[in-house]
Amino acid sequence: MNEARVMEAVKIILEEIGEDPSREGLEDTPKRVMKLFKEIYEAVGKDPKEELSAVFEENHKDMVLVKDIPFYSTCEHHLVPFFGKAHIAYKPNGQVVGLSKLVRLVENVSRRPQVQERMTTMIADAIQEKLAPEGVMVVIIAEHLCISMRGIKKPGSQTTTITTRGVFEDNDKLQNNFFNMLKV
Ligand SMILES: Nc1nc2c(ncn2[C@@H]2O[C@H](COP(=O)(O)OP(=O)(O)OP(=O)(O)O)[C@@H](O)[C@H]2O)c(=O)[nH]1
Ligand SMILES: [Zn+2]
Repeated sequence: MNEARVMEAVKIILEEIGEDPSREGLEDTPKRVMKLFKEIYEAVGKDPKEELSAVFEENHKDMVLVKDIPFYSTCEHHLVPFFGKAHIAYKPNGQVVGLSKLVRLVENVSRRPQVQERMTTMIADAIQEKLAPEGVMVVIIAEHLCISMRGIKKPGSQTTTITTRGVFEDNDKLQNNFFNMLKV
């Protein structure tokens, strides 16, 4: 990232909204926003599968579920946050992955301009490709600030996206097990 160009762009935006970028409260803002962008967009161009680094041989055939993984991402249409919780389940097929790596995977797909559907799919596909499990299911429930604080202005509305792969596809029993576990 060209830091100077980003800072100049932020300064221009401040000027164009009628602000004085040289006043005390704003003089360091271009630098702060540049650092913020570095942080929240750090995964642009990175392969999510790289997060799934700790894979172990393990003969556990039943569902593994990691739920309530909090995340903050950025809507690619408006560059404002959407945030919520991700829930990931998979049915291993000889290999399991370090649990923290699933959380890192959520972090990876969050830290880029994103839409919720693609985020959900990217998580499922990374697990499916890296672990070759019997199946995977990902549910994300989120609130979009572009709906809450601007435009249609409806705070509190939540969007749920679901991706299934392998044995979870069109399998009501497995999907219901997943949803029941979310209630526990
Ligand atoms: N499918 C999907 N849509 C999203 C997501 N985040 C934001 N959006 C929507 O992207 C759409 C962009 O619509 P546009 O008409 O191009 O933009 P806009 O004029 O700012 O739209 P409004 O938000 O309706 O004011 C809006 O309907 C947003 O609600 C997301 O993760 N998934
Ligand atoms: Zn948006």
